Amino acid sequence: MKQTFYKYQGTGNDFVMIDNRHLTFDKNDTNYVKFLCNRRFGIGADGLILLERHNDFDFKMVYYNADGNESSMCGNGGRCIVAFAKFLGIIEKTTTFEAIDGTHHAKIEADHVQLQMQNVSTIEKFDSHVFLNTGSPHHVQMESDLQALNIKESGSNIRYGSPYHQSGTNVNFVSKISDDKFSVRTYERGVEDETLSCGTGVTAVALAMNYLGETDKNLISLNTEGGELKVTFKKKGGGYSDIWLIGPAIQVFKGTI
Ligand SMILES: N[C@@H](CCC[C@H](N)C(=O)O)C(=O)O
Repeated sequence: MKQTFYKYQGTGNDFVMIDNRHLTFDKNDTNYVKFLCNRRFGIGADGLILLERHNDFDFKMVYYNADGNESSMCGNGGRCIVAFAKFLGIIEKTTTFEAIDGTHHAKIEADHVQLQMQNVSTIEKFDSHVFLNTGSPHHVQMESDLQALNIKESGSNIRYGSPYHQSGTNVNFVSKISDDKFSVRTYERGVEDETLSCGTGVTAVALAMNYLGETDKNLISLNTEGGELKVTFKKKGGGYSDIWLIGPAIQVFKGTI
């Protein structure tokens, strides 16, 4: 049977998007998801997202990495599925939906999506990096020359190394541009390579930079290889709440495979 799909991207983090409200997609077929995400033999994407019905909220998001496995929260994917829900006529300007890390509120205006992320109460500080979970696990490390880095090699060493090993982490390398602007390059677990942008990653970077005292601003611009994202938050005690990830979410094309 032919599968209808849509392709979306949010600052170059790209997704195969499937309307699964009739539950026709085989969610246990890891190889099929991997094939659809393959850039040479399939459609090509960093991940695949199913939009499903939900009893209490507007819809449910189910996210798979390009390796075919269901994974933790995807921030850019979350912004893209909001644009997809609007395209399908499920929502208008605001929404509440469920993802693997809980419920999310979002707002959409033209191609611009603001997505509320889960509160973060724990940030672990080490000599060379910080670690936090913004829906997905993130290692955040400052670097003086981002462009000189081999992200795939350095990211993979950290992702598979101690203490992360098989369960892994995403790895973000960061350079400070100014008090409210940082450049970020991310190695993504499950893609096992650099992606052009990572939404939970830049969220982690914004909070980590505030936590480390690199900025006292609460509206941060993050330059990724695929464009600019913004993150706003409130700081209370040692934790962060009212966290919003803001940026474009674009439908690229529709197809069948
Ligand atoms: N691209 C994502 C992160 C997706 C999840 C990640 N690969 C993982 O397995 O942790 C984003 O925009 O947040």
